[in-house]
Amino acid sequence: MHPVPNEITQVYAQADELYSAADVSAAIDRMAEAINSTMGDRNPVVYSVMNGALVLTGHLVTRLTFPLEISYLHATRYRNETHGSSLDWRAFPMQDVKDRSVLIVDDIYDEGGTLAAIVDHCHAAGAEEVRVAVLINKIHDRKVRPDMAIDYIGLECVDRYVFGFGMDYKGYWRNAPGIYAVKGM
Ligand SMILES: O=P(O)(O)OC[C@H]1O[C@H](OP(=O)(O)OP(=O)(O)O)[C@H](O)[C@@H]1O
Ligand SMILES: Nc1nc2[nH]cnc2c(=O)[nH]1
Repeated sequence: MHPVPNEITQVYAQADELYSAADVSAAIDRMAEAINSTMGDRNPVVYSVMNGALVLTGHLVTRLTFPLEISYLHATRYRNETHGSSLDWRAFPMQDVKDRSVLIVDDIYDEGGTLAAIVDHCHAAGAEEVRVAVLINKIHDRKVRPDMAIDYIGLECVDRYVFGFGMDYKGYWRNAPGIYAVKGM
C-alpha cells in the first residue's frame, strides 16, 4: 500500500473551514438558478475544466433544467503544486464549438491565466458566445485580465491557498466537502 504522506493528513486537520458543505450547496443552487434563467434557450456546450471542475460540474449540471451537452478540457497551471506557472494544455476542447454557446465551468478564478486562455481558445474556435461559471472568486489585485467577464460566481474567498470541492492540496483533498484554507498560506 502506498502510504499517505503525513503532510496531507495534517493539512486537512489544521485547515480553516471557509465554507461548509451546506454553504457550497446553497451557492451552487444560486449559480444554477442564474444559469437556468439566462442560458435556457442557448443549447450550450458545457466545458468542465479538468481536474478541478470535476466535482462542481457534476453538482451543477444536475441542477440545470434545459438541454445541454457536456464535454471537458484539461488545462493546468499549477500541476498539483501551490504556485502557478505556464499553462499546460493536456486535452484540448474536442467538441466543435463553432457558432455554439459555450459555458466554461471551473472551480476557481484566481489570477485568471487559465480561464483567459480557455476563453480565447473558444472564441478562436468560432464560438458564438462564451460564458464562465466558477465556484470561487479569489479576491486580490493580481487578475491578469481584470476586465474578463465571469458570468456566474458561487462564492468569494480571501487571498489564501484553498482546497476542497474539486480543488487540491498537492493532488489530495479534492474530495473534501467544503472549502478550506491551508494553515499559513
Ligand atoms: O486563475 P488561475 O490562477 O489560472 O488558477 C485557476 C486554475 O488553477 C486550478 O487548476 P490547476 O492548474 O491547479 O489544475 P487542476 O484543475 O488539475 O487542479 C483551477 O482548477 C483553475 O483552473
Ligand atoms: N487548489 C487550488 N488551486 C488553485 N489554483 C489557483 N488558485 C488555487 C487555490 O487557491 N487552490
